[in-house]
Amino acid sequence: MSDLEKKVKQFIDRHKLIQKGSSVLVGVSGGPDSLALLYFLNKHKEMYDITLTVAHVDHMLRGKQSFEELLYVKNICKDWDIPFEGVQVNVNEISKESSSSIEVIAREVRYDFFQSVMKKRNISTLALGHHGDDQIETILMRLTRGSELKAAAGIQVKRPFATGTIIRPFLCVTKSEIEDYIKMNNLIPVYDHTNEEDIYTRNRYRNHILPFLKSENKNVHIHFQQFSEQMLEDEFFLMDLAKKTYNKVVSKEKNGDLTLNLIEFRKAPFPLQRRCIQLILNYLYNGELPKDLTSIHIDSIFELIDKTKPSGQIDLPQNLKVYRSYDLCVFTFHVQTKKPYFLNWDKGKTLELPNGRQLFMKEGSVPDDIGQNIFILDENTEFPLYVRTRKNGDRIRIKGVGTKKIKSLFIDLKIPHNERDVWPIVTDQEDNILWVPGLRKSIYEASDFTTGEKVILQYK
Ligand SMILES: Nc1ncnc2c1ncn2[C@@H]1O[C@H](COP(=O)(O)OP(=O)(O)OP(=O)(O)O)[C@@H](O)[C@H]1O
Repeated sequence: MSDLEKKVKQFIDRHKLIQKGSSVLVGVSGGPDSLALLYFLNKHKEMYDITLTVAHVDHMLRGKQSFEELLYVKNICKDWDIPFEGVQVNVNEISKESSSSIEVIAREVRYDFFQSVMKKRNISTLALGHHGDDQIETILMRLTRGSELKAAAGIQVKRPFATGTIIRPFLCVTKSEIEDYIKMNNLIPVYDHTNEEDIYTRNRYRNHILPFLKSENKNVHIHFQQFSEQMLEDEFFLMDLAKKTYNKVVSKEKNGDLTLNLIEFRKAPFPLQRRCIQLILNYLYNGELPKDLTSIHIDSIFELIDKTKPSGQIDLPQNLKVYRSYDLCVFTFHVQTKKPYFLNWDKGKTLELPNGRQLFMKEGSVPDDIGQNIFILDENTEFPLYVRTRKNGDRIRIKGVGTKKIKSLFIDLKIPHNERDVWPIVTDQEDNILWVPGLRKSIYEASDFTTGEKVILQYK
């Protein structure tokens, strides 16, 4: 075995990358890295007891040349007796209808194709040719651009993909070790010369930063790889804990809003709080954080939570709003209706309220358990009743208390500011407040529940 092969074998064993008896799909562009990887796996297929298939995607970006590459890879597979799956996809065309970059689309197209081949041929493992220099470039690029910790920790050696796993056995070796291996084995890869041009960000790191790092320490890739593996281990561990915290402190409302219980949230250590906010945002943005969401936004969420003032509001990209009110924080895409309303509530009618709740009215016997969500009407009450939003100076007469300002009621019960303007208030025809559904009842509720049928109001 050559030096490279010994290193790669050790790496595969240490990370348990290959299961004996499995089938492996190798993504082969035709370039040196993936060709070397294919050569290595093919040479050792008996040792690993694996069967190989190759997948190649022609992105149709370099005219005839890229199709020739497809044929070239196909031919190698024929010579080496490996099943080949290839596809041509016009990435340029797709990019015209999309806002994503060509690189992003090419990547999506590739992974979709890999997935479809794995499904068709019942293959569980996808092997890709990323190497140690790719790892250094990736980490530095992501740190420089700014990204969440998991991404900044680099390329994963092994990660779930579709119904199987992606493995990257060459992360332990450098580009130049691969080049030596290619020469030693008389392999002839195709070279994509755009890989050398400074127009691509990655190439600038490759051409300018990597030579410097390697001149400082020729084994720099080993240290970046160790750093990546340890960071990812820590990150997965902390994320697991953060998910438990999330389940305790975040509740999902019917309309999709998320409410954060700040009392519980503050009990968690800060690294978990930070990840919990990340989980909230990932959920609300459907796993794709907007490009204009910055660390300044995250800081402002924490400011809102920490602030000594009990309430406030901030705006995040794509109209996501965060409202803080006392010990609750609501993350919502919904525009809060602040318009006052005044509704007639006739006998037997159900009212749909602007806050997404309902008011029901029915006749019957009084239920055993009546809390603040049920109000029993006095027999003398005339219909219709009225349901409206609060007005300045509103007061409710409460048994044993006297009158209380609705404003103080909201404050005492810590009702979030954004909910106060749409909270229903039920009055009689003289505008006496009978009931603030869900919160308090007035002295105007029937005092005797024992005789006959009653009109029962219910807030749901
Ligand atoms: N067009 C493609 N078809 C199939 N697999 C691909 C293709 N492009 C990339 N891959 C796979 O993804 C890996 C990483 O791709 P990336 O673009 O980062 O590297 P690359 O410079 O294309 O590598 P290589 O030297 O193998 O060409 C490759 O090593 C290969 O396994």
